[in-house]
Amino acid sequence: MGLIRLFFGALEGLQQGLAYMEDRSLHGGMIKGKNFFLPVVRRFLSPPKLCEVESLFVFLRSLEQHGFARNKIWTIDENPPPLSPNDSHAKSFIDLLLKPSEEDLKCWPHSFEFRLRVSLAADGSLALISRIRNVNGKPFSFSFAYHTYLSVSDISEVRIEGLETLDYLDNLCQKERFTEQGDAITFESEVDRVYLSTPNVVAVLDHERKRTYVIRKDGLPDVVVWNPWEKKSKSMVDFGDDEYKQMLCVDGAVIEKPVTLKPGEEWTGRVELSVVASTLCSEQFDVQRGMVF
Ligand SMILES: O=P(O)(O)OC[C@H]1O[C@H](O)[C@H](O)[C@@H](O)[C@@H]1O
Repeated sequence: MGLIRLFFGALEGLQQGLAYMEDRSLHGGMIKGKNFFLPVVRRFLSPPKLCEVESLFVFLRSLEQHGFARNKIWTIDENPPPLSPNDSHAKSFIDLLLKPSEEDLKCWPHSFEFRLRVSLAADGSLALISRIRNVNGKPFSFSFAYHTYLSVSDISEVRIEGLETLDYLDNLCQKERFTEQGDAITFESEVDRVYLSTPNVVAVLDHERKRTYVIRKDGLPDVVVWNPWEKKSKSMVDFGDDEYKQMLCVDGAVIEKPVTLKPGEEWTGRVELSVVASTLCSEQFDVQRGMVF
């Protein structure tokens, strides 16, 4: 756990107004009592409580569900490259690196470097920027998703805006393709879907708390929406029976069309999570225009 503590400890020292309150092994396939890895189930409190994020996982096809990246030990880059103009709002950041070990290469024989930059802005918004590079060797393909768990007051009071009328693959129906109706998405049973070709801004409105998560993304055309609901929650060993009521995963992802990198090429996928009062929401983003941050 030392690496993660150090990682968040560093951010905590730099970032005022945002406190990381506790480790959380609520869900996070990665924790699951095994050797941990990077991301990280964390509760972000800022008064008011912002969000609960289990970040990132990469799934590289033909491997364990959601791939191996989340189960590895990452290192901290002590001399990271500076912030780019795109990230100039960030106040503090840290870069984590994942490179394959000899053992990893036996399972997935591709030479890659994965750099995850986690940055925080003064207003508490959190950006996760992943860069995956084909260092050398043959082309390879992968799919990717951030596994962002949003803390909600009551799943029955939440709706997602920005995914209306889109096609999705339903993981509960053998990935069959359906088209979403015109209304915002609400929840009354288990949902496990991959929305395709989504806009770069999606909003999760929490009526009870009168606040909205604004998810801005780039390089991540798909969005996974997941809530296990009651029955599945009970069958998951690392998930409390009732925890489905206060969470919702809305994950920026690349799933339908995996990324292929030739030698020397690099891919970037970024997501920024921020919270605004619901009354401000419509002034903050425009789903139709699909802002890129
Ligand atoms: O328990 P995990 O391996 O973290 O996965 C939890 C869930 O993550 C995603 O959202 C998938 O779409 C689900 O099918 C999966 O059950």
